[in-house]
Amino acid sequence: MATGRTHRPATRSRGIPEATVARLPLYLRALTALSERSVPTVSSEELATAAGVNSAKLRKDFSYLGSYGTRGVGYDVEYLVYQISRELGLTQDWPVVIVGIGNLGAALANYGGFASRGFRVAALIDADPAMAGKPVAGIPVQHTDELEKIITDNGVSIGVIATPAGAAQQVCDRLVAAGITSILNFAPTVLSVPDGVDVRKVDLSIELQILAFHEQRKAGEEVGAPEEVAGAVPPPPVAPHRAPSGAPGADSGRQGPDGDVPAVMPA
Ligand SMILES: NC(=O)c1ccc[n+]([C@@H]2O[C@H](COP(=O)([O-])OP(=O)(O)OC[C@H]3O[C@@H](n4cnc5c(N)ncnc54)[C@H](O)[C@@H]3O)[C@@H](O)[C@H]2O)c1
Repeated sequence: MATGRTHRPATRSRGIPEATVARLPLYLRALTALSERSVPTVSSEELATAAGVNSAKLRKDFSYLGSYGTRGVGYDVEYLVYQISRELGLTQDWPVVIVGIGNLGAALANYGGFASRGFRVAALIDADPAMAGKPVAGIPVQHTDELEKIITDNGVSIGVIATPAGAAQQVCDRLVAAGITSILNFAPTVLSVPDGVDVRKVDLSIELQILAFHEQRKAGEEVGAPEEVAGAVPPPPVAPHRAPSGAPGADSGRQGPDGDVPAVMPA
């Protein structure tokens, strides 16, 4: 297996920067909520607040979509939902396979929110022979022996890994060899993939560690800075655990007005 991650250019096709692409789902989530409340139009300020993004950045992002809104009226909610969905490739169905149907894999399979966003769970795969044939979320679990055939038969291009860390690379290699080009990895390990394969990593414990860092800071601020004692040995510096460089919000450290510190980070 070739090593090295996909290094995407800072801009995608049609000149949309990666940072803008990373914010499009935030706009879409806010717009979908407005659409569900039958709100016809929204100003850039209102939408920016709902999405947790700076309004100047929002206007710049939308200019890449060719969407400028109407002065005094704002943006047409339904049209923007369509435009962003189309840009994100959500106007088509994406069959997804989940590998590792334990606590997490079963929870993901049971989550109804994927289908409404165009992601259909096409198959569930696990290495445990005792699970084969057992339904989870109404879908029978299939054994890993069938992995390649399942992917080919279902035309799957997105794989979700929810196996223990020790199995993740091997599962990843098989998924890639079977033709998968996008992987969402929940296992706490860094995956090596060949060029052309995108990996996104979700690690909630990293998010909690960042919150713990800020909690510790806040607690320190409440107590007040300790007075310097002559001759006292200073405590060792504590390295803040930040998002890796390149991750959205990596430089901001905490959720700021731009709201670009999502739980999903590049692997
Ligand atoms: N990213 C996050 O925020 C987050 C949160 C929770 C758990 N996790 C991680 O998700 C993974 C799963 O956690 P869990 O609690 O569901 O574990 P679990 O033990 O309940 O389930 C793991 C499943 O993977 C299966 N499996 C093992 N090796 C396999 C292989 N080679 N091919 C296919 N299936 C295989 C097992 O049979 C089992 O059903 C772990 O790596 C865990 O650390 C991540």
